[in-house]
Amino acid sequence: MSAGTPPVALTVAGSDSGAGAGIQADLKAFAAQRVYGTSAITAITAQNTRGVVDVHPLPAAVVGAQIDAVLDDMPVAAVKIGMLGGADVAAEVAARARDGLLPNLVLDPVLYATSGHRLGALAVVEPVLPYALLVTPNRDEASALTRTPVDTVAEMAAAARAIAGSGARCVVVTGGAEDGDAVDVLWTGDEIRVLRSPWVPTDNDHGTGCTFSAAVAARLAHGDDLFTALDRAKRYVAAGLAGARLWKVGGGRGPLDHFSF
Ligand SMILES: Nc1ncnc2c1ncn2[C@@H]1O[C@H](COP(=O)(O)OP(=O)(O)OP(=O)(O)O)[C@@H](O)[C@H]1O
Ligand SMILES: Cc1ncc(COP(=O)(O)O)c(N)n1
Repeated sequence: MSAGTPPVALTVAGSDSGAGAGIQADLKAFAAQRVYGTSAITAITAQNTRGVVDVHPLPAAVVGAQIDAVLDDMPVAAVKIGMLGGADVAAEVAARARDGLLPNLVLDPVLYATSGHRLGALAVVEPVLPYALLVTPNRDEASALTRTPVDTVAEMAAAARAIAGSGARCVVVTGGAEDGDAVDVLWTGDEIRVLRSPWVPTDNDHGTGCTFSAAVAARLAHGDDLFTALDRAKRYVAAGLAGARLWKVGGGRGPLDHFSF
């Protein structure tokens, strides 16, 4: 690679027409981290800040072809997986992960949009878990994956550990709130670590999970160790939330500012 060429990351995720979440959020997060972002789109969603109107999954072979076109030509250093769509798409992705083609794999096990619309299913996400370096469920997704309630920090820790039992190396359960802090709980494979940052009071939080997992993948592409990548991604999301606190993009839960440093 010649001097100045940024590292390359790949996102495998759904398109959000409102551009707060999904592929659009991931590419903005990659760009903000000075990573060259590539994408394989799994589904087209019609959505805005108020919710999801329609979902059109793409054929698994088309998703596979996008991934292969990128991998055949570019030195992908990290991969983020978001909304997968159907089980056939998950199988395409899992096959490439099994062949060692998807390095530094960060899996955001998307099941529902914030608005409540179903975007995924356990049967779709679970086959990919064993190949992930890091899984980033929010509390609801962690609850679905473990079939137990996940509300408190202690429950987040237990869930992170339990999800690692299904094969992922590390798990961070996001979305806790305690003592004025936004709290995430990481299982490193050896121990629990609690990550904290000041809670940003805002209604503009559409796409925080997508942005967080994409930023972690971007930092891994730069060569950060996992803990440093998580710490930087968390601070990046917090800055984006603070930067867009007063934005009025649409009538619902607006996006964060991906370029607020
Ligand atoms: N209001 C907030 N202030 C500070 N940090 C926040 C806030 N909301 C979320 N975060 C952080 O954003 C990151 C993503 O977590 P979150 O649980 O919100 O993801 P998510 O629910 O999957 O998001 P989404 O489904 O909206 O994309 C975590 O590091 C979390 O602590
Ligand atoms: C294409 C796509 N992927 C993921 C999400 C989850 O993000 P959120 O929970 O913020 O709605 C989404 N809404 N759309």
